[in-house]
Amino acid sequence: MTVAVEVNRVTKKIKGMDVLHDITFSVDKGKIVGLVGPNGSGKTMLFRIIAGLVKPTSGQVSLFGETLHQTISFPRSVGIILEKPGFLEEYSGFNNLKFLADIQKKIGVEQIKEAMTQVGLDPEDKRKVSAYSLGMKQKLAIAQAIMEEPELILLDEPMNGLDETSVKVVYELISNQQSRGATILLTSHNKEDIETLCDEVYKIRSGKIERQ
Ligand SMILES: Nc1ncnc2c1ncn2[C@@H]1O[C@H](COP(=O)(O)OP(=O)(O)OP(=O)(O)O)[C@@H](O)[C@H]1O
Repeated sequence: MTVAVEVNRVTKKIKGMDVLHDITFSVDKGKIVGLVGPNGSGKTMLFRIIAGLVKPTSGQVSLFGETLHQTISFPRSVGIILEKPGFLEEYSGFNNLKFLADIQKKIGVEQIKEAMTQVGLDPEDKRKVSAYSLGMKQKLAIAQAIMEEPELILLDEPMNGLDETSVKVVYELISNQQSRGATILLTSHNKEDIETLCDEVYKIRSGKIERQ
């Protein structure tokens, strides 16, 4: 079994406080792992660290055997949504994704359109993102996280703002990503999301982790 994510004794201190304290856990390739815990417990910070966006104060994160900030500076293949998706408000949803896809140049127009269609957005919709509803922005964020078919997908509250039908669509989409071999970490305050989707669940409380 390949280990996709290995978090080894990670501590993050901010202004003298342990936001994360001695976190150790690992995720096998192809699993969906849920992180639950109260507001402010450190879930988003852990995602930022796993994505290579924030350096831990101590400890290491390895992704598919490569250690962040040592062997690699950034994860090779990661899709991420964090709590507040940042898009260019004056551009259409499609143009936002095109702009991001052009950075890596891994995918073309067809794959962008496919990702948008999968989440239930119309790639031909010319409206600016500023005219999108909260749920539409969330769908765009999910499309962006999956469009390049990354090996690792980090979804922080992916169902935020989604109606019941859209939640079911996203459940299926996440399962499909697992079926193609992706490893997925997700946070949710909704029990049903966790129970439906996750193979394993960890709880973060006051910066400490425990297996559920
Ligand atoms: N840049 C920062 N400066 C100071 N404190 C921070 C910073 N970023 C996060 N924190 C603190 O770290 C703690 C963990 O925050 P985090 O956003 O990871 O929580 P969370 O588990 O994702 O919460 P939620 O369920 O509300 O999304 C909080 O106490 C927060 O105030």
